[in-house]
Amino acid sequence: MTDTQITDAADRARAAIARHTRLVPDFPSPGIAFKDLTPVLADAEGLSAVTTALAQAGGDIDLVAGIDARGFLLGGAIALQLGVGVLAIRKAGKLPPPVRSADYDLEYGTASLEVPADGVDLHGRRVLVVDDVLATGGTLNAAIGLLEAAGAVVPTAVVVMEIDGLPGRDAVESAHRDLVLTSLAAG
Ligand SMILES: O=P(O)(O)OC[C@H]1O[C@H](OP(=O)(O)OP(=O)(O)O)[C@H](O)[C@@H]1O
Ligand SMILES: Nc1ncnc2[nH]cnc12
Repeated sequence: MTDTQITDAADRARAAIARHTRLVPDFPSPGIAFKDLTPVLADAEGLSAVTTALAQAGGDIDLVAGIDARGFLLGGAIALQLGVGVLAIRKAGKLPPPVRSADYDLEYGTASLEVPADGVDLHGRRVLVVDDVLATGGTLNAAIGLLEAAGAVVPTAVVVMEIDGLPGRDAVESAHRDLVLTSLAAG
């Protein structure tokens, strides 16, 4: 992969994000400016450019973990590009037991994420964590914490967009000082 190709994918991704992201005021609660990336991923060029650019930022990993729910769409496509498997980090109550759980706060409430505690050996695995949006960082920190508690190493995390004016990047980088966090756009 040449530098020109890397720049090309990130540039194409940023163009698709700028063109297709939908701003939804007061969703899911009053005062929240929701950045809906659904149309970006529904666009063939958008999906291709975004997942290629995120895969290029993934680094030396052997598993991709996508966060419920749009992280699943991204994670599968990125894992295929990198030639590794994919793990779904799910909202509470969806995975069969046994599970590891973590409660967390996000911009508009609280939630809980889970990973399997059996069936997938995470010990020593190098995992790339993927999500669509970084806002407060609560979701990403919970996901990374679950993987690390299971013995995994998380050298890299990637998101499509970080929300301006919220402390997501600081929250993640201060909690995980060696982690490289890449976002394709801010808005
Ligand atoms: O940085 P944070 O403040 O934690 O917010 C980011 C999270 O919020 C959204 O998910 P949401 O929990 O709304 O779930 P969804 O994927 O089901 O829409 C988004 O997809 C991220 O996962
Ligand atoms: N403002 C926002 N837009 C989209 N997803 C989000 N997740 C948390 N905050 C969000």
